Amino acid sequence: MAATGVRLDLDGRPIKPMTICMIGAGGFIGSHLCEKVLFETPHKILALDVYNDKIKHLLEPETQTWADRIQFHRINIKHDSRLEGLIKMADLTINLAAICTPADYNTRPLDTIYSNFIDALPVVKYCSENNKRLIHFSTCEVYGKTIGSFLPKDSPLRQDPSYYVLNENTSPCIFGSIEKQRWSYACAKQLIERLIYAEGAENGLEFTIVRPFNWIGPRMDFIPGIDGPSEGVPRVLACFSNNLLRRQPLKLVDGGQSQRTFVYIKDAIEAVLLMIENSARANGHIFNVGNPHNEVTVQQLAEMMTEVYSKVSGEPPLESPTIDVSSKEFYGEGYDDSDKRIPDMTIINRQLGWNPKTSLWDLLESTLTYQHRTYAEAVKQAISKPVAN
Ligand SMILES: NC(=O)c1ccc[n+]([C@@H]2O[C@H](COP(=O)([O-])OP(=O)(O)OC[C@H]3O[C@@H](n4cnc5c(N)ncnc54)[C@H](O)[C@@H]3O)[C@@H](O)[C@H]2O)c1
Ligand SMILES: O=c1ccn([C@@H]2O[C@H](COP(=O)(O)OP(=O)(O)O[C@H]3OC[C@](O)(CO)[C@H]3O)[C@@H](O)[C@H]2O)c(=O)[nH]1
Repeated sequence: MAATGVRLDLDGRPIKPMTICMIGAGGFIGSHLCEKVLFETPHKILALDVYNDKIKHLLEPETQTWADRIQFHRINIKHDSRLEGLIKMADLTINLAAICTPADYNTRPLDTIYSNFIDALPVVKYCSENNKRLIHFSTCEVYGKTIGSFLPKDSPLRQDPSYYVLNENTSPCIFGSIEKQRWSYACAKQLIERLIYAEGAENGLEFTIVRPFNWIGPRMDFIPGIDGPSEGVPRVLACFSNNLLRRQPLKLVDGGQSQRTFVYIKDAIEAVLLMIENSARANGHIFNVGNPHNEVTVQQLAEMMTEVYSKVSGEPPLESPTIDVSSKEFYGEGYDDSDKRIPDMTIINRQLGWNPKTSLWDLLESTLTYQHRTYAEAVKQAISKPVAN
């Protein structure tokens, strides 16, 4: 399945096969990126992570044609002396490793800051010192809240895109107060972005920073009590999938009025591959990667997921499919939220010609089909087990 023949970049130049050191390769995005690289390119992957469950299918069948192009290294980058050697062996490092579930930001702020800033420091340093290219995964959360959210509710300026569309070069980063520990993640991500940018400016580090806007799809996070802790709180796609699988109402935090734009993981991975293979166009840039056309409130997302799940599972929706819950009850003290996230696509369009393709309905249909096939039976069994008293 690996690509044969000469692959050309966007400027018509042949793409040389490369070795990629992918840190966090065993996660949601990493697993899709590994598949893309192995199935469609001749590149090699040094896959680093503490877990490999989501890429087992790529590691186990040693007879597969790609088997000699992926090597898994079980490494915690917090403390492992092999890290520099692996970065040196590669042409490009992609750093995906992070704590990136909002339920952790206010309840485990130290782990969140260490993971997103301190632990990423050696990666940046080794890339810079060894003249290796770095693609670093940041987040759309660095924008925080929109300027428009501070206007009076009835202000006509709220309809003006310049008050809410998020642009890499012109939008400010607006976080809440320090006691709102939700922002520990965004702030750590912002500081590592600034450090990478400074390494580029002062020491010539070749870098690209990716700001994902709610990428969703199969293998995202976990279903509590099935392949993750019963009390764990994953991101919204997995929370709502869990509720649907268990036939429980979907919980709308503070009424579910926050807005998000969701992009299908497979569309977003196309953008990352363009960055990997077009270094001259991607180096020195920060890219928003999202789908501005897939905007919904969280309440609308819940309604759409309920309808799609009913279609793919054949089960009728609940009579009351959603329930309101306060953010304090759901996430605890110190939670806060981004009000609205629409990515400006000008820069990624100009540099890489990338556009997302998949509608929200279509991406939910394929994702919920996957969730149903993967989890419905296990959930049924878990529910039917007698509870020990
Ligand atoms: N999915 C999204 O929509 C989204 C949005 C914004 C930002 N991001 C960023 O993209 C990156 C990947 O996100 P994801 O959704 O795939 O998350 P994920 O949690 O599925 O993947 C992260 C991976 O990093 C690994 N990891 C964490 N700490 C590590 C360490 N110390 N050593 C080795 N491995 C470690 C984890 O085991 C996990 O497999 C993160 O940096 C995240 O902040 C993702
Ligand atoms: O059961 C639930 C779970 C969540 N919500 C609300 O949904 C909104 C989105 O939540 P989520 O996808 O968990 O996370 P965020 O979009 O807020 O943050 C992520 O964005 C990118 C990333 O950096 C990495 O993925 C991460 O920080 C939110 O408003 C929740 O309150 C709900 O109503 N019910």
